[in-house]
Amino acid sequence: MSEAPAIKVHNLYRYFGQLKAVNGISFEIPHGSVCGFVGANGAGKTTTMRILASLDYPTMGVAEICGINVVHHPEEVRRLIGWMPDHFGNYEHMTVLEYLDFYARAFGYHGKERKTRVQEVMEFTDLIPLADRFSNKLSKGMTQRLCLGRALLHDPQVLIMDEPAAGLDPKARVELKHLIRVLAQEGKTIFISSHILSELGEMCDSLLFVNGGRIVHHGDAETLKQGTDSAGGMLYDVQVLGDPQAVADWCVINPHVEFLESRKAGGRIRIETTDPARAAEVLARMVKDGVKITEFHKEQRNLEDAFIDMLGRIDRGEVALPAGPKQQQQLPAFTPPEIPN
Ligand SMILES: Nc1ncnc2c1ncn2[C@@H]1O[C@H](COP(=O)(O)OP(=O)(O)OP(=O)(O)O)[C@@H](O)[C@H]1O
Repeated sequence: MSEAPAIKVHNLYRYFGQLKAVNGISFEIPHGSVCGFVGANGAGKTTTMRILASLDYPTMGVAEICGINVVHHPEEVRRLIGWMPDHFGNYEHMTVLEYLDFYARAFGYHGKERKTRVQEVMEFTDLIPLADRFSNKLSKGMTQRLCLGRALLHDPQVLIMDEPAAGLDPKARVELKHLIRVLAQEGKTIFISSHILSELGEMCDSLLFVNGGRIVHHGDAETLKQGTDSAGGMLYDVQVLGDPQAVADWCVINPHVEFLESRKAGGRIRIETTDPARAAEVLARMVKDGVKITEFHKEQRNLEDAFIDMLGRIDRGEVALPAGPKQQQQLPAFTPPEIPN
């Protein structure tokens, strides 16, 4: 396995005229990890993914798959990646089996090996019962499984999936999530965009938030879900035996702890730190001072709230983003790819 990360993007820009679809993003995704790509409509996800899939050229910057530059060596990159676009066309009057067989030929498989490969992919994506169905007459969930099957035919190391769960019903989403988990367990690197943040949180090792063509956060879902507020404090729910007012009274005389609101059997407090050791100290002090605590737990936010909170912090200038370009970059001369004879 190569030393280079599975995916590396460095100072990547893609302008469409005046529109800065991708505006200087950098990130790395290690081998064997699942990374969720999150952002509002028009944030630049598809554009970034298309560049990584060697289907578009960056205005400036570097994009690499396993250390191979996508602009300079698109053919090599295509051997390494499986690409699942957000919309994909299939052919009329072609069955599922014919469709996969056609692509297996295109990937250079012959004879018995081709048959075996198509069979393996159909088994994995549960398409065997649909082998003789016309590929343009499938449900959305079946179509996505076919698209995934096509992307897996050449056993790629890296999978780039643009909104694979869009439009799927809950059952089809669960099935897709299961397939993604199995692929991740096999050691594939998966870069997946979605608007369904809660689902991404469950299956991704890291989440990459993009907004207005810029990366605004790259970290694990658990950290984001921890109840850390925008000013860097932690929120706790404290429940007590006896008079719930005891929590509020205790906070008044203790610095760095703020009482936020009463709850049925206690209250919600804010501790002015993100260090869990300080929370343990607060708990110990409360117990020592005779507050009869029955529950003391950190609030978890859902990922949607975390994302909205992040955008708010950016608007308020509380999060430092990497400096953008001083002036609009000029598009370099467009070099069309070579078409083999
Ligand atoms: N070929 C193009 N020509 C002009 N503008 C484009 C082109 N492709 C994308 N854009 C614009 O670039 C911006 C980023 O688009 P992109 O599709 O990358 O966003 P996205 O994050 O994938 O959005 P969505 O979640 O809606 O799919 C949008 O404003 C879009 O209109």
